[in-house]
Amino acid sequence: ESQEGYTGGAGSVRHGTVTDLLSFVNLLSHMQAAALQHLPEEMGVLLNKVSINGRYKINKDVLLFPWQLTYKNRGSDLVPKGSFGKVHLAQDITTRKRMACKLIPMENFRGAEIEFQARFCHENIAKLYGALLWEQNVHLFMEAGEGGSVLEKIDSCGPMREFEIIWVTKHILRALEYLHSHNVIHHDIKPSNIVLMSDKAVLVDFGLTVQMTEDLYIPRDLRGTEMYMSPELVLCRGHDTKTDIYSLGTTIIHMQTANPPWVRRYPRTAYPSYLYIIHKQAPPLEDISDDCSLAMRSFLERALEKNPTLRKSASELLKDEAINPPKEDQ
Ligand SMILES: Nc1nnc(-c2c[nH]c3ncc(-c4c[nH]c5ccccc45)cc23)o1
Repeated sequence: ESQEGYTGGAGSVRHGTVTDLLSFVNLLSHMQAAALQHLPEEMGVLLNKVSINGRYKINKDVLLFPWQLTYKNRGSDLVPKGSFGKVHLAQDITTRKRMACKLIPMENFRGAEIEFQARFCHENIAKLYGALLWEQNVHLFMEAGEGGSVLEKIDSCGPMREFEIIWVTKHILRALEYLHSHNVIHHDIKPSNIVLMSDKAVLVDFGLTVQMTEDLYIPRDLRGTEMYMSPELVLCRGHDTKTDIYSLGTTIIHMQTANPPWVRRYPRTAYPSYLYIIHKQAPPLEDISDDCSLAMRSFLERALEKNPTLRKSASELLKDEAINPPKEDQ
C-alpha cells in the first residue's frame, strides 16, 4: 500500500495506511477554519476495506443511526457522548458492516485521539477504521461495542455480579498492560469508556490519552473524570501509568455497587467537587460492596493503594487470584 502522505485533494476519500491516516489528521490539525467552511464533499482516509470509489458519502454509502440501547430503557434516544463527541451506530451500505461513528466537532478535534487509536492495536482497544471530515465534524469510524457501555449496563441492570466484573476487569487489564508497556496513559478509565461485545470488553475514548517521554508525566491540566481520579493525579505534581490502575479500582467499585466511590458517603448535592476528598481521605475501601469476596477486596486494596509506587501494575494484577478464581468457584 502507498506509503506517501495524504495526497487526496479537498473532497476525496481514499483507502490508506495508518501513515496516510496520520498525515490526513496532521493536515486537519493545520487547516485554517476558513478552509473547512465549504468542503465540496467528504474528505478522509479509511483503513478498512469498505467499498469506495474515491467517495464515502455520509447517509449514502454509510448510514448513521442513533444507537438503540441494548437494554430495556430502549425508548431513550440517548446518544452516548464521548469525551468530545457523540457516538452513533454506522452501517456500510454495501458490506453491511456495523461500526461506531463518533462525531467530533472540528473545534474539539485533537489529533492525538486518532493517533493513539491508530498506532496502538490490541484486541481490547476499539479498532479505528478511518476518519472522514464532513460538515465541520470529524467522523471517527471504529469497532462497535454493540452491547453498549458498562455504564449503560449498570444503569439498566444494577450492580454487576462478581463473575461479570472479573470478566470485564481481565479484558481491560490486558488493554492497560499493553498501553502501559508503551508508556501510554489512557487518563479516563471509567464505566462509560468500557464497551461490551459478545466475546470481549474493549477500551474506548482516547481523547485524553498521552504517551510519557519521562518516568513521570507532569500535567498542564487536570485530565479525567473526578470520581475516578487518583490522589497523585489530583495533586498535579506528576503521575505515571499507575493512575489508570487506581481508576480501574474505582470503576470496579462502581460495577459492584452501581455507584462511583465517595458519593454514598459524600452526596453530590453537598459536594460539588471531590478533588479535596480524594487527596485527603484514605482510599475508598469503605465503598467496596458488602458482598465483595475476600480475594476481590485484596485486589482492590492493591489497585487503590494511595502510593503509586506501591500500587500494583496491570501485569501484576493479571496474575492476582481474585481474577483467576479456582475452577470450582466458577
Ligand atoms: N466515547 C467513545 N469513543 N469511542 C467510542 C466507541 C467506540 N466504539 C463504541 N461502541 C459502542 C459505544 C457505546 C457507548 N455507549 C453506548 C451505549 C449503547 C450502545 C453503544 C454504546 C461507544 C463506542 O466511544
